Amino acid sequence: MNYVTAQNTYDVIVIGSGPAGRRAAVQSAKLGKSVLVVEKNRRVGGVSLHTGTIPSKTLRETVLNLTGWRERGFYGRSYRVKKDIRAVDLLSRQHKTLDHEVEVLEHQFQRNGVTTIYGTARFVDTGRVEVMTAQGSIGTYRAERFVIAVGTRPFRPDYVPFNQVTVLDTDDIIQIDHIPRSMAIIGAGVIGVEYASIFSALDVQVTLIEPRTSILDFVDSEIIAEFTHEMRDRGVAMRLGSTVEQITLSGMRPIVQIAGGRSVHADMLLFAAGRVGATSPLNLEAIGLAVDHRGRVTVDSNTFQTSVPHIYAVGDVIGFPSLASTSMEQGRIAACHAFGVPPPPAPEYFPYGIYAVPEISTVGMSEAEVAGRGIAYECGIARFRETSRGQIMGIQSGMMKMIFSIKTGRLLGCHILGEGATELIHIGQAVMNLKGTIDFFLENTFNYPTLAEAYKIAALDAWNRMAMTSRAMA
Ligand SMILES: Cc1cc2nc3c(=O)[nH]c(=O)nc-3n(C[C@H](O)[C@H](O)[C@H](O)COP(=O)(O)OP(=O)(O)OC[C@H]3O[C@@H](n4cnc5c(N)ncnc54)[C@H](O)[C@@H]3O)c2cc1C
Ligand SMILES: NC(=O)c1ccc[n+]([C@@H]2O[C@H](COP(=O)([O-])OP(=O)(O)OC[C@H]3O[C@@H](n4cnc5c(N)ncnc54)[C@H](O)[C@@H]3O)[C@@H](O)[C@H]2O)c1
Repeated sequence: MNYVTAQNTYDVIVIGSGPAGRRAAVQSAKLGKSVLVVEKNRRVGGVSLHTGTIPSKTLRETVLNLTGWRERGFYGRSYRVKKDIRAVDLLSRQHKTLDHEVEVLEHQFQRNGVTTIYGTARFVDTGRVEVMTAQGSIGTYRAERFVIAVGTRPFRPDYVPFNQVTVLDTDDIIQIDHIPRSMAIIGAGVIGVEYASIFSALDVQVTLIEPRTSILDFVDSEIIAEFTHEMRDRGVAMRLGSTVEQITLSGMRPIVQIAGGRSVHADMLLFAAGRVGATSPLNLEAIGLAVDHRGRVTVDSNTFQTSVPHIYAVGDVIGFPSLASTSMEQGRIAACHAFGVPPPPAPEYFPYGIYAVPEISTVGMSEAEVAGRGIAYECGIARFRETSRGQIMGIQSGMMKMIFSIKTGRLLGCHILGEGATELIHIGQAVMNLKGTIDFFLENTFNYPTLAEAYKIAALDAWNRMAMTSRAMA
């Protein structure tokens, strides 16, 4: 066995180079600290870059472009840019995007003097980690502080006959070598819903199977009702309240047996029932840290310290919200705290973007939450087809819903379904975090023609209703 003989003492060791580890490392380096990043994969970037966020969003964009999805409002449902779309067409854009992103990240580490080693880290004690490379060499590294940013891996229970060809987990799916004619997806969380809608846009016959009777419960139910309607309208079979009893293979074809007697036969099965913290190789027992049933670590939600104060944990390994965006912020906050620099307080509301087809994005409270808190409120709705930009783009669906406090006029929640939702949401987010009111939307002039005009339309709708309410109460 070879032993690595490079510098072995650092101010901080960051385990994992996904969004959380990357930000923790760069922030520490900006504070003048010596930083070692340990990465188990061959390349830096994490799940976000290699199997999660970026590949799935690149796939989505490629599908929308090649299918001509965005133009179908004008040219009809049968319109296609490329008639015969193959897996290779989907993958070529992925490789280019990923290579570019890895290069940017490597350069960022280099510029900031962050050292990277490739290997799997495990704690020896609260001051040392041992790193084993793919070739089997082992090195021991010391630091005053550690940041655990190891992320997650797909949940792969024993009863699923994964074979990486017709039965896949959510890391395998971005490597498919053919596009199936039919696909069963188990789990209607964010990943399941995104892939269901993306493959359905490719004309794959999709069946989405979910044990709960509703989906994406953290999003306003009116938006989800509209989204579900659109999915069903274009032929996605949504089997909600369906518990999977057994998964078998007939040759290579998966068969999903659902409790109650129904079964789903498909060319391909995607198992998307959540993810588990990648903590098992870390030997956390050696430092006295426990994990929950899904391998996640508990932290102080303000500082991201674990129960061992100089060891932090950030990103997906600590659980909700498990977003690349929030993971980056957590990494930065942890690094600042570790080196005594007070980070600005995290904003009250962060947006959630679901890159389904169509997109969903949400910030702040849902109508059910507002009602549950007993706040007097009014909603305003705008349909994208009411905007001139929507007409120009041939958009037939898409909506925005804003919720305002009647007493203060404050924007409490903003929920968008449709083209550009994940970009548009930031206007609502800014107003909300700056404690803005309905007046902002009523008084300001928006570019025309834009989809952002929907903000004006929705605010006017809410204002009209508020006026009616106050007249009724007078
Ligand atoms: C299909 C999919 C789509 C997604 N889409 C979005 C999206 O659109 N928007 C969004 O905000 N979020 C999205 N996410 C979530 C996002 O990818 C995660 O929130 C983000 O990657 C978490 O970052 P992280 O740094 O915590 O962990 P990761 O990105 O998982 O990185 C962890 C890194 O640690 C390394 N590692 C693990 N164990 C060790 C060890 N023992 N030693 C050394 N290295 C180790 C891993 O190899 C990995 O590189 C998506 C996730 C998936 C799966
Ligand atoms: N656009 C985005 O921001 C984005 C996109 C994808 C993923 N992510 C993140 O990645 C994380 C993982 O996403 P996910 O969709 O895999 O997980 P999830 O936990 O959100 O959803 C898993 C779904 O599978 C169902 N399920 C659980 N166990 C099951 C079982 N045994 N059989 C059948 N169904 C079962 C659950 O009811 C749930 O609906 C999420 O926390 C999410 O935040 C974010």
